[in-house]
Amino acid sequence: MKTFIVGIGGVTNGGKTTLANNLLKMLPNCSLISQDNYFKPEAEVATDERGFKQFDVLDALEMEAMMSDVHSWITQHKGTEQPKTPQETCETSVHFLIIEGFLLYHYKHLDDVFDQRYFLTVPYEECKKRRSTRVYDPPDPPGYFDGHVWPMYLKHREEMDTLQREIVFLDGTKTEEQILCYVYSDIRRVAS
Ligand SMILES: Nc1ncnc2c1ncn2[C@@H]1O[C@H](COP(=O)(O)OP(=O)(O)OP(=O)(O)O)[C@@H](O)[C@H]1O
Ligand SMILES: NC(=O)c1ccc[n+]([C@@H]2O[C@H](CO)[C@@H](O)[C@H]2O)c1
Repeated sequence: MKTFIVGIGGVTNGGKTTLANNLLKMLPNCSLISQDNYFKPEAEVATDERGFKQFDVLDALEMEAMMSDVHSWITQHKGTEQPKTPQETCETSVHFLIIEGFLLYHYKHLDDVFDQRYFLTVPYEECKKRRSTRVYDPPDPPGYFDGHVWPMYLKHREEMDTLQREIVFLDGTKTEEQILCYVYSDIRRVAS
């Protein structure tokens, strides 16, 4: 079976999980790995001099565990290529994996894994507004967005400009349906 691995990166509250879940419903033979499931326990996450837990850096994540799950998926789905009948479309012949998260493209072991990379952005005001309605565990303390989350995003975003990989940027202020429609047809085109 052919595999096709899609990265859905982006700013916090850019709509990554929403897009990934929508794609999961539409793409046949599709699995999902979410980086948010690999946060270290709070006690193991560093704290800065202001008392802010440093959640928005790679060090806060169990990336080895995530890579191990990615490699298990690859091992399970590679090497089982079947001869295709003429009527078989991309839908029946490809196994998709979506990897969704806010720090996907800075982790060098994931570099070679992606067949296609997307990155959702939303402007500062919209991001802050969306984030203020969310409750994480632990919840954001006062000043956390401006003091940690957004500065870390800007830093990572700047570093991304130096990466030698093609990344398709998506405007996260478009409607859920518009984003899904664009990405779905783009994946179908590239994967076929
Ligand atoms: N296209 C959209 N337009 C408007 N609001 C959206 C859109 N997509 C998602 N949202 C809303 O924005 C918020 C964040 O969405 P979502 O959880 O998908 O983002 P995320 O990037 O996965 O966030 P996280 O930082 O937690 O990883 C949710 O309240 C969701 O309903
Ligand atoms: N999932 C978690 O354990 C957790 C805890 C605290 C904060 N976060 C936030 O999740 C976002 C990425 O999706 C980051 O901006 C973290 O601040 C997650």
